[in-house]
Amino acid sequence: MASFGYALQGIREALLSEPHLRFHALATAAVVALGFWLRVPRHDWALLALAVGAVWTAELLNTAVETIIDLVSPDFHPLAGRAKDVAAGAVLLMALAAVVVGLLVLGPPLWAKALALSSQR
Ligand SMILES: Nc1ncnc2c1ncn2[C@@H]1O[C@H](COP(=O)(O)OP(=O)(O)OP(=O)(O)O)[C@@H](O)[C@H]1O
Repeated sequence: MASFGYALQGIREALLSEPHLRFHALATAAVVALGFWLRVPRHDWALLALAVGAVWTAELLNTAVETIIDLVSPDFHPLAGRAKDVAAGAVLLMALAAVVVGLLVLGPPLWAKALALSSQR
């Protein structure tokens, strides 16, 4: 039970220190709101949950990698830079994949909703 508290504390500290994570929080809220508004089916919720969770996981691991590197290599070192760049690359790849999932899942119903709203006018 204590380890659950430490995990929440880690997420809280990462949220306070990383502007990227605050952006992910906003994006997550937007995806959830859109999902409810568009009434996406259950299996689409599963895809969205996996995509959102994977981005958060990649960003938190990236934050952990950066923190460890700042601890063990506060001075400039090419290997430290490479490790940070590789970890950032993992976040970038996962974020791009999540955008693709979001477009595939939310795009068609959003388009249908926009057409329906415009035909009502
Ligand atoms: N100790 C270091 N040695 C060599 N290069 C480093 C070192 N620290 C950072 N860098 C280089 O600077 C870049 C930015 O590092 P920084 O620690 O600011 O991370 P960041 O990408 O700005 O993280 P975030 O914006 O998520 O806080 C790294 O990707 C790396 O290329």
